[in-house]
Amino acid sequence: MRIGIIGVGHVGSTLAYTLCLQGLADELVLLDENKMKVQAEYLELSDTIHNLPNKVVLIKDDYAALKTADILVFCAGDITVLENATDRLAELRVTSKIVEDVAPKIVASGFSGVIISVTNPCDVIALYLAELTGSDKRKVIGSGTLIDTNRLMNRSGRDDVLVIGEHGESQVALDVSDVIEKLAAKTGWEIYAAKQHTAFGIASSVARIISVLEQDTGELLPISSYDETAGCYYSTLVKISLEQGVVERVIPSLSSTERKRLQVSIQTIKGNYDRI
Ligand SMILES: NC(=O)c1ccc[n+]([C@@H]2O[C@H](COP(=O)([O-])OP(=O)(O)OC[C@H]3O[C@@H](n4cnc5c(N)ncnc54)[C@H](O)[C@@H]3O)[C@@H](O)[C@H]2O)c1
Repeated sequence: MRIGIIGVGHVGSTLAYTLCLQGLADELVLLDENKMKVQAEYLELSDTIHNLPNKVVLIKDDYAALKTADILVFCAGDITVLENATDRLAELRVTSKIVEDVAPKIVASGFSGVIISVTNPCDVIALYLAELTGSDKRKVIGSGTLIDTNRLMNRSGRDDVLVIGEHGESQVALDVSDVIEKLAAKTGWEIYAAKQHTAFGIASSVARIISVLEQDTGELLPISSYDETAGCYYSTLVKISLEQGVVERVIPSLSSTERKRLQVSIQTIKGNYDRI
């Protein structure tokens, strides 16, 4: 399995490390506009590989190597933008420009696998990346609310909870109290306040998506996919495969309030897309 990672910052480098440890990649293609950063991560990962039972071939700075990649994770960005912001949307101006830079390089590489988009605002960037690469939208997914669902599990002490809609402020937590929902939704900011980034939760979430793709388990995951009717990406339960990308989208049964909130979330995402 060849996996490409564009952007080896906090998220991308942690993901690369996670994929090595979990044996989910035979070959990793590391790409970043910051050449010193790629070289440093290449060296660190090279040191790591000797301690692992599985072999991983590392490739760096070579977009052409994406031609035979099965999966491409997009996590380029600039997390320092959030230093003066209170919303993931603040990143949009920067990250949309990064998509404009990177999309032609992905197209030129001849990549034809599944793209997992992580960069924020996650649902908006997933659509922009799909549009600018001209990809089949079923083969572009966003990491979406898998991480928010994990956070809600931690805050509620339940494992039957689910977050859908935007990976952002308008997300909809199903069947929990407002207090728990707000607490869970603030988790990312709480981690960010101390570390100025988040990485482990998202990297392991993306690794889980990759493992479902590789093992073709058919497991439903709360991730972001394209809704033809709404004309945007948002999270619901999704079944994925390496060959087809999104195989099935399942909207869970919703109360009338939850249904209205999901519509608000969809409109929020669409409104944000229009701001590009
Ligand atoms: N969806 C989620 O749940 C989730 C969770 C955490 C972080 N994120 C997002 O992931 C993104 C990355 O976060 P991070 O903390 O790793 O940021 P970071 O600033 O540490 O790293 C971003 C990397 O992208 C690289 N980059 C920038 N422009 C590029 C370009 N044109 N081509 C190639 N590489 C480029 C930078 O050099 C840098 O190494 C951010 O948008 C962040 O908000 C999303």
